[in-house]
Amino acid sequence: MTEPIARVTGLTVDIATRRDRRADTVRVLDDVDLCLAAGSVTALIGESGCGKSMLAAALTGLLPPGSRVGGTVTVAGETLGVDDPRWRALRGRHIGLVPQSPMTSFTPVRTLGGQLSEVVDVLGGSRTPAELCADVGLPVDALDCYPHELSGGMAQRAAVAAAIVAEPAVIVADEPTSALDPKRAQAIWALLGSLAERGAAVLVITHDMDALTEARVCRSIAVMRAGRIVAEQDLQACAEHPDDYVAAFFTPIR
Ligand SMILES: Nc1ncnc2c1ncn2[C@@H]1O[C@H](COP(=O)(O)OP(=O)(O)OP(=O)(O)O)[C@@H](O)[C@H]1O
Repeated sequence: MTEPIARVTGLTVDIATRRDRRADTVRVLDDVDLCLAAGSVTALIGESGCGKSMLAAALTGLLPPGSRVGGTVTVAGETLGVDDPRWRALRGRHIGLVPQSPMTSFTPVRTLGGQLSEVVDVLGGSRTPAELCADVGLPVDALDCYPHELSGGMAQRAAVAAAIVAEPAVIVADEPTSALDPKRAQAIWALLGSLAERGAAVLVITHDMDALTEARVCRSIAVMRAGRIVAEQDLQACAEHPDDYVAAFFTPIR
């Protein structure tokens, strides 16, 4: 395997909560190891609440304030703590996040073009908003639209365009095909696959097993349960896994 450009090792995360009006903590990640290599797509799957978005947050320096973290998170050669100020310089430039709700990740009162221009300026991107649109298969007139005027598929593409402005080496996409029809879901998978072909390490969190299976772009699939990764293998091996929890994700419902 090529040298990973993002890696978590023995990652344990406890986040602060309040229960019965008393401060408490809940363990959301438990001894997680994951490596993301250049040029590959990894899928992260698992039941709701098992910790997938928390792992994405740990990889992008966005864990809730006050989280207690054990183990290490290394991105682009830097090992960073939870409140590490270096995250600001890494996010967008070395690691791009396609958030779970792309429609709400843009401000509603400005056009997509204005917002992409600002991201290009801030990150010093070399491509114009029009070139970014071409890159992700968005019609250029989408730049004149306000976020609420974009379809779900267009908003997903716009969120990918914003995430790749500075050509980050790592891209984390949190449920990028939720609420998309199968054709548009395949187009998003193809787009993420093409980013990996151009050298990025891509992590895709998904519940959309049909789209994942059809896309066939994942080198490996990491399966989470209760904050732990319980399997990480290719599609075929996961589907034939002896653990019913893992195999059930790949069993068609009859
Ligand atoms: N800000 C928060 N404060 C306290 N607990 C949280 C917070 N965010 C998430 N959690 C808890 O952390 C655990 C993991 O949540 P996470 O969002 O990572 O799950 P997930 O696997 O992404 O779920 P889904 O597939 O439903 O999006 C859950 O028990 C959740 O209730």
